[in-house]
Amino acid sequence: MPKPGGVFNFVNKATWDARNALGSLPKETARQNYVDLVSSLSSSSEALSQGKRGADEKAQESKDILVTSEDGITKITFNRPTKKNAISFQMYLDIMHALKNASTDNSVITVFTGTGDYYSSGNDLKNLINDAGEIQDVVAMSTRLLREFVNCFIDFPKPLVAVVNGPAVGIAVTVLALFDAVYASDRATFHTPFSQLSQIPEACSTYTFPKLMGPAKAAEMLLFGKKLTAREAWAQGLVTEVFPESTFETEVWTRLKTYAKLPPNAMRISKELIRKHEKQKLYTVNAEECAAALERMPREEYAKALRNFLFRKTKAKL
Ligand SMILES: CCCCC/C=C/CC(=O)SCCNC(=O)CCNC(=O)[C@H](O)C(C)(C)COP(=O)(O)OP(=O)(O)OC[C@H]1O[C@@H](n2cnc3c(N)ncnc32)[C@H](O)[C@@H]1OP(=O)(O)O
Repeated sequence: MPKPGGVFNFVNKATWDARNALGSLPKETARQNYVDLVSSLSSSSEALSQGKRGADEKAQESKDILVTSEDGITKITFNRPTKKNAISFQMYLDIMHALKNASTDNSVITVFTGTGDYYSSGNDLKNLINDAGEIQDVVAMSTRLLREFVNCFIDFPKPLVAVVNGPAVGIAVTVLALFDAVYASDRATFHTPFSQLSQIPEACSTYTFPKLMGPAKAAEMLLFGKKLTAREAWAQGLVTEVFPESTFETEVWTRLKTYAKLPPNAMRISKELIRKHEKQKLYTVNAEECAAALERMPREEYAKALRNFLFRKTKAKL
Protein backbone atom coordinates (compact mmCIF):
# COMPACT_ATOMS: atom_id res chain seq x y z
CA MET A 1 0.00 0.00 0.00
CA PRO A 2 1.46 3.46 -0.85
CA LYS A 3 2.26 5.83 2.04
CA PRO A 4 -0.54 8.40 2.68
CA GLY A 5 0.51 11.95 1.73
CA GLY A 6 -0.22 15.45 3.08
CA VAL A 7 1.50 17.16 5.96
CA PHE A 8 -1.57 17.23 8.19
CA ASN A 9 -2.37 13.56 7.61
CA PHE A 10 -0.27 12.62 10.64
CA VAL A 11 -2.35 9.79 12.03
CA ASN A 12 -2.70 7.91 8.75
CA LYS A 13 1.00 8.31 8.07
CA ALA A 14 1.94 7.24 11.61
CA THR A 15 -0.27 4.20 11.17
CA TRP A 16 1.42 3.39 7.87
CA ASP A 17 4.87 3.80 9.47
CA ALA A 18 3.84 1.66 12.44
CA ARG A 19 2.57 -1.12 10.17
CA ASN A 20 5.80 -1.03 8.20
CA ALA A 21 7.89 -1.21 11.36
CA LEU A 22 6.13 -4.36 12.53
CA GLY A 23 8.43 -6.69 10.65
CA SER A 24 11.46 -6.02 12.86
CA LEU A 25 9.70 -6.53 16.24
CA PRO A 26 8.42 -9.61 18.08
CA LYS A 27 4.80 -10.12 16.99
CA GLU A 28 3.14 -9.43 20.37
CA THR A 29 5.23 -6.31 21.10
CA ALA A 30 4.59 -5.03 17.62
CA ARG A 31 0.85 -5.54 17.96
CA GLN A 32 0.72 -3.81 21.36
CA ASN A 33 2.86 -0.87 20.17
CA TYR A 34 0.61 -0.47 17.19
CA VAL A 35 -2.60 -0.55 19.29
CA ASP A 36 -1.13 1.95 21.80
CA LEU A 37 0.01 4.31 19.07
CA VAL A 38 -3.27 4.32 17.17
CA SER A 39 -5.46 4.65 20.26
CA SER A 40 -3.35 7.51 21.62
CA LEU A 41 -3.76 9.37 18.37
CA SER A 42 -7.34 8.49 17.49
CA SER A 43 -8.94 11.50 19.21
CA SER A 44 -6.58 13.76 17.30
CA SER A 45 -7.42 11.94 14.10
CA GLU A 46 -11.10 12.79 14.55
CA ALA A 47 -10.24 16.38 15.29
CA LEU A 48 -7.90 16.65 12.33
CA SER A 49 -10.59 15.45 9.96
CA GLN A 50 -13.05 18.18 11.02
CA GLY A 51 -13.86 20.82 8.47
CA LYS A 52 -13.25 24.50 7.86
CA ARG A 53 -14.21 27.07 10.49
CA GLY A 54 -15.01 30.76 10.55
CA ALA A 55 -12.48 33.19 12.04
CA ASP A 56 -14.84 34.42 14.75
CA GLU A 57 -15.88 31.00 15.95
CA LYS A 58 -14.10 29.49 18.97
CA ALA A 59 -11.93 27.13 17.00
CA GLN A 60 -10.88 24.38 19.40
CA GLU A 61 -11.43 23.09 22.91
CA SER A 62 -8.28 21.82 24.57
CA LYS A 63 -7.04 22.34 28.11
CA ASP A 64 -3.38 23.03 27.45
CA ILE A 65 -3.64 24.63 24.01
CA LEU A 66 -6.27 27.35 23.68
CA VAL A 67 -7.38 28.51 20.26
CA THR A 68 -9.49 31.59 19.66
CA SER A 69 -10.31 33.61 16.57
CA GLU A 70 -11.15 37.30 16.65
CA ASP A 71 -10.48 40.43 14.58
CA GLY A 72 -8.98 38.35 11.77
CA ILE A 73 -6.43 36.77 14.13
CA THR A 74 -6.32 33.12 15.18
CA LYS A 75 -4.53 32.98 18.52
CA ILE A 76 -2.93 29.71 19.68
CA THR A 77 -1.97 29.88 23.37
CA PHE A 78 0.30 27.55 25.36
CA ASN A 79 -1.90 27.18 28.44
CA ARG A 80 -0.07 25.02 30.94
CA PRO A 81 1.41 27.69 33.22
CA THR A 82 2.02 25.40 36.22
CA LYS A 83 4.51 23.49 34.05
CA LYS A 84 5.88 26.65 32.43
CA ASN A 85 3.94 25.70 29.28
CA ALA A 86 6.07 22.58 28.65
CA ILE A 87 4.77 20.83 25.51
CA SER A 88 3.26 17.36 26.05
CA PHE A 89 2.57 14.86 23.23
CA GLN A 90 -1.09 15.87 23.27
CA MET A 91 -0.09 19.54 22.93
CA TYR A 92 2.03 18.79 19.83
CA LEU A 93 -1.04 17.14 18.29
CA ASP A 94 -3.34 19.98 19.39
CA ILE A 95 -1.00 22.53 17.82
CA MET A 96 -0.90 20.60 14.54
CA HIS A 97 -4.68 20.45 14.60
CA ALA A 98 -4.93 24.18 15.34
CA LEU A 99 -2.52 25.03 12.51
CA LYS A 100 -4.49 22.88 10.12
CA ASN A 101 -7.70 24.70 11.00
CA ALA A 102 -6.03 28.12 10.92
CA SER A 103 -4.63 27.44 7.46
CA THR A 104 -8.17 27.22 6.06
CA ASP A 105 -10.29 29.40 8.38
CA ASN A 106 -11.20 33.01 7.62
CA SER A 107 -8.46 34.51 9.76
CA VAL A 108 -5.65 36.53 8.19
CA ILE A 109 -2.83 36.13 10.72
CA THR A 110 -2.02 33.30 13.16
CA VAL A 111 -0.33 34.12 16.45
CA PHE A 112 1.31 31.98 19.16
CA THR A 113 1.66 33.17 22.75
CA GLY A 114 1.81 31.77 26.30
CA THR A 115 -0.26 32.02 29.49
CA GLY A 116 1.56 33.02 32.69
CA ASP A 117 5.19 34.00 33.17
CA TYR A 118 6.66 31.72 30.46
CA TYR A 119 6.17 31.60 26.70
CA SER A 120 7.11 27.89 26.82
CA SER A 121 9.78 25.76 28.49
CA GLY A 122 9.93 23.57 25.37
CA ASN A 123 9.51 19.84 25.14
CA ASP A 124 7.97 18.24 28.22
CA LEU A 125 10.95 16.28 29.52
CA LYS A 126 8.55 13.66 30.86
CA ASN A 127 7.40 12.79 27.33
CA LEU A 128 10.21 10.32 26.90
CA ILE A 129 11.01 9.05 30.33
CA ASN A 130 9.03 6.92 32.78
CA ASP A 131 8.83 7.26 36.57
CA ALA A 132 11.87 5.02 36.96
CA GLY A 133 13.93 7.38 34.79
CA GLU A 134 14.11 5.00 31.82
CA ILE A 135 13.56 5.96 28.19
CA GLN A 136 10.04 4.87 27.22
CA ASP A 137 9.30 2.83 24.11
CA VAL A 138 8.00 5.84 22.21
CA VAL A 139 11.19 7.16 20.61
CA ALA A 140 10.34 6.25 17.01
CA MET A 141 6.81 7.64 17.36
CA SER A 142 8.22 10.83 18.94
CA THR A 143 10.62 11.53 16.12
CA ARG A 144 7.87 10.93 13.54
CA LEU A 145 5.64 13.33 15.47
CA LEU A 146 8.45 15.88 15.66
CA ARG A 147 9.01 15.70 11.91
CA GLU A 148 5.32 16.20 11.12
CA PHE A 149 5.06 18.97 13.73
CA VAL A 150 7.95 20.94 12.19
CA ASN A 151 6.62 20.36 8.66
CA CYS A 152 3.37 22.07 9.75
CA PHE A 153 5.39 25.23 10.44
CA ILE A 154 7.36 24.96 7.20
CA ASP A 155 4.10 24.64 5.25
CA PHE A 156 1.90 27.11 7.10
CA PRO A 157 0.53 29.38 4.36
CA LYS A 158 -0.50 32.56 6.25
CA PRO A 159 1.58 35.10 8.20
CA LEU A 160 2.67 33.40 11.43
CA VAL A 161 3.65 35.57 14.40
CA ALA A 162 5.02 34.76 17.87
CA VAL A 163 4.16 37.05 20.77
CA VAL A 164 6.88 35.94 23.19
CA ASN A 165 5.58 37.03 26.59
CA GLY A 166 8.38 35.46 28.70
CA PRO A 167 11.24 32.94 28.63
CA ALA A 168 11.31 30.44 25.79
CA VAL A 169 13.31 27.19 25.89
CA GLY A 170 14.27 24.43 23.43
CA ILE A 171 11.82 23.74 20.62
CA ALA A 172 9.83 26.84 21.58
CA VAL A 173 12.94 28.81 20.48
CA THR A 174 14.16 26.82 17.50
CA VAL A 175 10.80 26.83 15.72
CA LEU A 176 10.70 30.66 15.90
CA ALA A 177 13.05 30.85 12.91
CA LEU A 178 10.17 29.41 10.83
CA PHE A 179 7.84 32.27 11.87
CA ASP A 180 7.32 35.45 9.84
CA ALA A 181 7.62 37.81 12.81
CA VAL A 182 8.69 37.41 16.46
CA TYR A 183 7.68 40.14 18.93
CA ALA A 184 9.23 39.82 22.37
CA SER A 185 8.72 41.39 25.77
CA ASP A 186 12.00 42.64 27.25
CA ARG A 187 11.38 40.00 29.96
CA ALA A 188 11.72 37.18 27.41
CA THR A 189 14.85 35.04 27.14
CA PHE A 190 15.85 32.50 24.50
CA HIS A 191 17.58 29.33 25.67
CA THR A 192 18.49 26.15 23.78
CA PRO A 193 20.24 23.87 26.33
CA PHE A 194 20.60 20.90 23.97
CA SER A 195 24.11 19.88 24.93
CA GLN A 196 23.23 20.15 28.64
CA LEU A 197 20.44 17.65 27.90
CA SER A 198 22.69 15.51 25.70
CA GLN A 199 20.34 16.26 22.86
CA ILE A 200 20.63 17.70 19.36
CA PRO A 201 18.84 20.75 17.88
CA GLU A 202 15.59 20.47 15.94
CA ALA A 203 13.02 22.47 13.91
CA CYS A 204 15.60 23.11 11.14
CA SER A 205 17.63 25.30 13.52
CA THR A 206 20.89 23.66 12.41
CA TYR A 207 20.20 25.42 9.08
CA THR A 208 18.11 28.48 10.01
CA PHE A 209 20.18 29.70 12.98
CA PRO A 210 23.57 29.87 11.19
CA LYS A 211 21.76 31.52 8.27
CA LEU A 212 20.15 34.13 10.53
CA MET A 213 22.99 34.92 12.92
CA GLY A 214 26.15 33.45 11.36
CA PRO A 215 27.79 30.17 12.39
CA ALA A 216 29.68 31.52 15.42
CA LYS A 217 26.65 32.99 17.19
CA ALA A 218 24.51 29.97 16.22
CA ALA A 219 27.13 27.68 17.76
CA GLU A 220 27.03 29.63 21.03
CA MET A 221 23.32 28.93 21.26
CA LEU A 222 23.02 25.46 19.75
CA LEU A 223 26.28 23.87 20.96
CA PHE A 224 27.01 25.71 24.20
CA GLY A 225 23.46 26.58 25.28
CA LYS A 226 24.08 30.32 25.73
CA LYS A 227 20.86 31.97 26.89
CA LEU A 228 20.06 35.22 25.03
CA THR A 229 18.15 38.21 26.36
CA ALA A 230 15.39 39.57 24.12
CA ARG A 231 17.67 42.36 22.92
CA GLU A 232 20.50 39.92 22.13
CA ALA A 233 18.05 37.74 20.20
CA TRP A 234 16.93 40.84 18.29
CA ALA A 235 20.57 41.70 17.50
CA GLN A 236 21.01 38.14 16.13
CA GLY A 237 17.95 38.46 13.86
CA LEU A 238 15.83 35.87 15.69
CA VAL A 239 13.48 38.53 17.12
CA THR A 240 11.76 41.18 14.99
CA GLU A 241 11.19 43.77 17.73
CA VAL A 242 11.48 44.05 21.52
CA PHE A 243 8.90 45.94 23.62
CA PRO A 244 8.98 47.07 27.25
CA GLU A 245 7.03 44.61 29.40
CA SER A 246 4.75 47.42 30.65
CA THR A 247 3.35 48.17 27.16
CA PHE A 248 4.07 44.86 25.42
CA GLU A 249 0.55 43.41 25.16
CA THR A 250 -1.14 46.69 24.19
CA GLU A 251 1.42 47.68 21.58
CA VAL A 252 1.73 44.27 19.97
CA TRP A 253 -1.99 43.45 19.74
CA THR A 254 -2.82 46.92 18.40
CA ARG A 255 -0.24 46.42 15.69
CA LEU A 256 -1.41 42.89 14.85
CA LYS A 257 -5.02 44.02 14.52
CA THR A 258 -3.87 46.61 11.97
CA TYR A 259 -1.84 44.01 10.06
CA ALA A 260 -4.86 41.69 10.03
CA LYS A 261 -6.72 44.26 7.94
CA LEU A 262 -4.16 44.01 5.10
CA PRO A 263 -5.24 42.09 1.97
CA PRO A 264 -4.90 38.40 2.94
CA ASN A 265 -4.21 37.04 -0.53
CA ALA A 266 -1.37 39.47 -1.18
CA MET A 267 0.29 38.43 2.09
CA ARG A 268 -0.25 34.74 1.39
CA ILE A 269 1.29 34.98 -2.10
CA SER A 270 4.21 37.07 -0.82
CA LYS A 271 4.89 34.49 1.90
CA GLU A 272 4.73 31.68 -0.65
CA LEU A 273 7.30 33.46 -2.82
CA ILE A 274 9.58 34.18 0.13
CA ARG A 275 9.54 30.53 1.31
CA LYS A 276 9.32 28.77 -2.05
CA HIS A 277 13.06 28.41 -2.69
CA GLU A 278 13.76 27.24 0.86
CA LYS A 279 11.02 24.66 1.32
CA GLN A 280 12.80 21.63 -0.09
CA LYS A 281 15.91 22.45 1.91
CA LEU A 282 13.86 22.81 5.11
CA TYR A 283 12.13 19.42 4.59
CA THR A 284 15.54 17.81 4.09
CA VAL A 285 17.09 19.43 7.18
CA ASN A 286 14.04 18.50 9.26
CA ALA A 287 14.27 14.87 8.14
CA GLU A 288 18.02 14.76 8.89
CA GLU A 289 17.62 16.29 12.35
CA CYS A 290 14.83 13.82 13.19
CA ALA A 291 16.92 10.88 11.97
CA ALA A 292 19.78 12.05 14.18
CA ALA A 293 17.39 12.46 17.15
CA LEU A 294 16.11 8.91 16.60
CA GLU A 295 19.70 7.74 16.85
CA ARG A 296 20.41 9.78 20.02
CA MET A 297 17.28 9.50 22.13
CA PRO A 298 17.52 5.85 23.20
CA ARG A 299 21.01 6.36 24.67
CA GLU A 300 21.79 6.18 28.39
CA GLU A 301 23.64 9.54 28.24
CA TYR A 302 20.35 11.14 27.18
CA ALA A 303 18.31 9.33 29.85
CA LYS A 304 20.83 10.47 32.46
CA ALA A 305 20.46 14.13 31.44
CA LEU A 306 16.65 13.85 31.65
CA ARG A 307 16.87 12.16 35.07
CA ASN A 308 19.08 15.00 36.32
CA PHE A 309 16.28 17.46 35.56
CA LEU A 310 13.32 15.35 36.62
CA PHE A 311 14.77 14.24 39.95
CA ARG A 312 16.60 17.49 40.78
CA LYS A 313 14.20 18.49 43.56
CA THR A 314 14.45 15.07 45.25
CA LYS A 315 18.26 15.28 45.02
CA ALA A 316 18.32 18.81 46.43
CA LYS A 317 16.46 17.60 49.54
CA LEU A 318 18.97 14.79 50.20
C1 LIG B 1 7.58 14.86 20.08
C2 LIG B 1 8.88 15.01 20.80
C3 LIG B 1 9.62 16.18 20.29
C4 LIG B 1 10.94 16.43 20.97
C5 LIG B 1 11.38 17.81 20.66
C6 LIG B 1 12.56 18.19 21.44
C7 LIG B 1 12.71 19.42 21.88
C8 LIG B 1 13.89 19.83 22.66
C9 LIG B 1 13.60 20.79 23.74
O1 LIG B 1 12.60 21.46 23.81
S1 LIG B 1 14.85 20.87 24.89
C10 LIG B 1 14.23 21.95 26.11
C11 LIG B 1 13.51 21.21 27.18
N1 LIG B 1 13.23 22.13 28.26
C12 LIG B 1 14.05 22.34 29.30
O2 LIG B 1 15.14 21.84 29.38
C13 LIG B 1 13.51 23.21 30.39
C14 LIG B 1 13.38 22.40 31.67
N2 LIG B 1 12.85 23.25 32.74
C15 LIG B 1 13.63 24.04 33.47
O3 LIG B 1 14.83 24.14 33.31
C16 LIG B 1 12.95 24.81 34.56
O4 LIG B 1 11.75 24.17 34.89
C17 LIG B 1 12.63 26.28 34.12
C18 LIG B 1 13.95 27.05 33.97
C19 LIG B 1 11.85 26.29 32.81
C20 LIG B 1 11.79 26.96 35.20
O5 LIG B 1 12.44 26.85 36.44
P1 LIG B 1 11.71 27.30 37.78
O6 LIG B 1 12.64 26.98 38.90
O7 LIG B 1 11.23 28.69 37.66
O8 LIG B 1 10.40 26.40 37.85
P2 LIG B 1 10.30 24.82 38.08
O9 LIG B 1 11.53 24.15 37.57
O10 LIG B 1 9.93 24.54 39.50
O11 LIG B 1 9.10 24.45 37.09
C21 LIG B 1 7.73 24.46 37.51
C22 LIG B 1 7.12 23.12 37.14
O12 LIG B 1 7.17 22.97 35.73
C23 LIG B 1 7.85 21.77 35.37
N3 LIG B 1 8.56 21.96 34.10
C24 LIG B 1 9.10 23.08 33.65
N4 LIG B 1 9.62 22.89 32.43
C25 LIG B 1 9.42 21.59 32.12
C26 LIG B 1 9.73 20.79 31.00
N5 LIG B 1 10.35 21.28 29.93
N6 LIG B 1 9.37 19.51 31.01
C27 LIG B 1 8.71 18.98 32.07
N7 LIG B 1 8.38 19.70 33.19
C28 LIG B 1 8.73 20.99 33.19
C29 LIG B 1 8.79 21.54 36.53
O13 LIG B 1 9.20 20.20 36.58
C30 LIG B 1 7.93 21.96 37.70
O14 LIG B 1 7.02 20.91 37.94
P3 LIG B 1 6.72 20.43 39.44
O15 LIG B 1 6.14 21.63 40.12
O16 LIG B 1 5.76 19.30 39.28
O17 LIG B 1 8.05 20.03 40.03
